[in-house]
Amino acid sequence: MNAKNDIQNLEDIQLLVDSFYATVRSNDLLGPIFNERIGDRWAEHLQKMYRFWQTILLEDHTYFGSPFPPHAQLPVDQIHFDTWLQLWHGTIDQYFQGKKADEAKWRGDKMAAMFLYKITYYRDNNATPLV
Ligand code: HEM
Repeated sequence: MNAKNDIQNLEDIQLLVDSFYATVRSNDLLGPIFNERIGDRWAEHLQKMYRFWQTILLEDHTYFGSPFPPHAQLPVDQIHFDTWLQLWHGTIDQYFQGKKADEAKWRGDKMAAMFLYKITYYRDNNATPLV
């Protein structure tokens, strides 16, 4: 089999994001959590996630949101983030290899750890995040 290419442009980001969320939606643990919140707004969510990863990986600043707040109250734990990361790494490895592919995995790891830390902190302290 030929060597895979790195993530290079918006089309690559779209392929990655579409494939990842298709897997997420059919995952027994994560699917229901996403589907319940996103409902019929999947097209909008995917567009937002293209912009998020485009901003991080291609340095094309199209995402202006705050990533954490929608996660603050989710019923999730270590096992959910482990599963999220397993699917994220798996999808990246399926299509790409290279510096950007490695960075996508690294960023995912860091964001997942940060989200889990904040979610657990707010839950344990019975507090609500301000931002
Ligand atoms: C257990 C893991 C995760 C779950 C269940 C989860 C779930 C969700 C849900 C339900 C939304 C809100 C969609 C909406 O109502 O519009 C969302 C948004 C988002 N998620 Fe996650 N997520 C997870 C992990 C992550 C990770 C690790 C990242 C970053 C690498 C991430 C990045 C984002 C971003 C950027 C948004 C859009 C925020 C905005 O509205 O601007 N998520 N996620």
